[in-house]
Amino acid sequence: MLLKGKSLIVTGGSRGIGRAIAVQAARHGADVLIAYRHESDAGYQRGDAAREVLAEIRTLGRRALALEGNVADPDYASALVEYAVQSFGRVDALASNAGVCPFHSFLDLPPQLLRDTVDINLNGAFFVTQAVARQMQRQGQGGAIVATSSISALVGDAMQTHYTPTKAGVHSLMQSCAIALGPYGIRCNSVLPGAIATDLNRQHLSDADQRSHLEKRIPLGRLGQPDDVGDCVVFLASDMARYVTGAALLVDGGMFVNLQ
Ligand SMILES: NC(=O)C1=CN([C@@H]2O[C@H](COP(=O)(O)OP(=O)(O)OC[C@H]3O[C@@H](n4cnc5c(N)ncnc54)[C@H](O)[C@@H]3O)[C@@H](O)[C@H]2O)C=CC1
Ligand SMILES: C[C@H](O)[C@@H]1OC(=O)[C@H](O)[C@@H]1O
Repeated sequence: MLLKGKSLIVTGGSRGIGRAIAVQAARHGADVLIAYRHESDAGYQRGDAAREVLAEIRTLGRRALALEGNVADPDYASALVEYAVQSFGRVDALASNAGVCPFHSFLDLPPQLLRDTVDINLNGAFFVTQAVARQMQRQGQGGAIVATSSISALVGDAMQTHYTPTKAGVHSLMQSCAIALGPYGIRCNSVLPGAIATDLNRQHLSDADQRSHLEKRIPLGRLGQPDDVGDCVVFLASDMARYVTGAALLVDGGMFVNLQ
């Protein structure tokens, strides 16, 4: 097991990629605190999505906790760390994964949508990374931080002009934090998922032509599944990646390189 005895905070852990990160980490021996936001768990009764994840983790014999809130609030980031330390005694790893991607055209994009997307995807990643890094420094035993950036850090999309800059920013945050935190033995890396079938893009991918267009661009011939990303995050959080920091790991089935 790659994370035996470790404690992990996963933001956006109630659904999609974050759920996969949380469950795969538990499968590898970690105790997990998931952060989630009810407002973003559309279609679920308050807390139901998170409760499903906690139940799944507990069947694996690991401890599992959840705390609802908004990563864009720095006080919530501190509360997550306090809860994890209170319950698990320490924080060994962070998967900074929470994010939103409401597709919208550029010319009529309202300022508040841009502000909200930046606040959650970039500022939220900053606040949680900073709060966890402070705790890791206090612990004096290093740690691992993995942010969910995106292939959108490298390429654009007409309906994501408010979103792609936040994903580029998340990876850049990891690069700078890798330098700032290296002296404390804290590693910071990004995963860059391609098109992963989750609630985030369920509507977008319900268009058969759009889905077929994407699948044709993927050499492995299929959309990604959340576990495809979860396993890569477990690797980067584990000692298998002990000499990896400031890196970006594309998890896209080959989509990015398939341009000719
Ligand atoms: N699905 C995809 O194709 C791709 C997704 N990503 C990134 O992966 C991450 C996860 O995306 P998905 O699992 O697809 O999304 P999702 O919509 O399935 O799940 C999002 C999770 O984030 C949480 N969340 C949303 N806003 C929050 C906030 N303000 N505070 C706390 N928690 C919040 C939700 O409660 C939920 O647990 C995002 O950062 C997204 O940008 C990157 C590349 C591709
Ligand atoms: C939600 C989108 O389908 C997904 O999110 C990303 O970051 C990828 O670039 C895809 O556009």
